[in-house]
Amino acid sequence: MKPTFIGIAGGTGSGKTTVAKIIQKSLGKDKTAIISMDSYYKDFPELTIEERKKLNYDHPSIFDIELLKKHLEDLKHGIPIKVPIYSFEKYARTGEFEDIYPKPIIIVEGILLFYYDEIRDFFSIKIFVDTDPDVRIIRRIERDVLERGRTLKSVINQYLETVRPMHIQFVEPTKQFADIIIPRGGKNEIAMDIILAKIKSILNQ
Ligand SMILES: Nc1ncnc2c1ncn2[C@@H]1O[C@H](COP(=O)(O)OP(=O)(O)O)[C@@H](O)[C@H]1O
Ligand SMILES: Nc1ccn([C@@H]2O[C@H](COP(=O)(O)O)[C@@H](O)[C@H]2O)c(=O)n1
Repeated sequence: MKPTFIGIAGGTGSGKTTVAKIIQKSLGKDKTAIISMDSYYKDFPELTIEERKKLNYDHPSIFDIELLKKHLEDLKHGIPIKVPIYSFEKYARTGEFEDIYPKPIIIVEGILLFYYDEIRDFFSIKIFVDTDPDVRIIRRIERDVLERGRTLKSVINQYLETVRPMHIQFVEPTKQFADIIIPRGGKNEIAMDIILAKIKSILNQ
């Protein structure tokens, strides 16, 4: 059985991971795998950490799209993949990997997932999680300070200098490629029920 790929895009803090986990919880881990685009940030071993901190992590060129494409091709053909584990604290790959095995449903989530033609074409269902920017920045501050080793000042500066302008220029326009736009994200129970019913019907075909 060829896997069905489901893409979840949307701004930072919109709730992409939450939506992916709700789908996985409903269908079970034996039927689903989740891949985060965050694992495909390019590595810059030639730069110091201070130099890496200054990079623009919201521009389409910062992702290793060739590796992501190869991994999706492999899963499509039933081949397990080794996903690099990324450290937001070190702004670099850790050198460790997570083994992901082919499953009937492969969920991929990331801010710029629908930006690249060659990646977009994998997805049978394209979901855009649409959450207001004020809510997203509040969530981002909380998460980056608690989980990603950032200071309040650094989150605010990064948001104003790169995250916000890149969102407007590159992320928001990819909403046009979505099949479904979920306002407010994973707590939108009606939207989640509709999406889950569609995925279950694909699984039962
Ligand atoms: N609908 C929601 N209501 C309240 N909090 C939410 C909701 N969706 C996500 N969150 C919280 O917001 C934060 C960011 O959500 P996450 O799913 O990681 O977003 P993303 O993957 O788009 O960056 C997390 O702490 C998560 O628990
Ligand atoms: N070293 C890095 C790499 C990425 N980011 C930020 O992560 C955001 C995307 O992740 P979400 O889970 O929020 O979708 C993106 O907006 C980057 O700015 C970072 O801060 N540092």
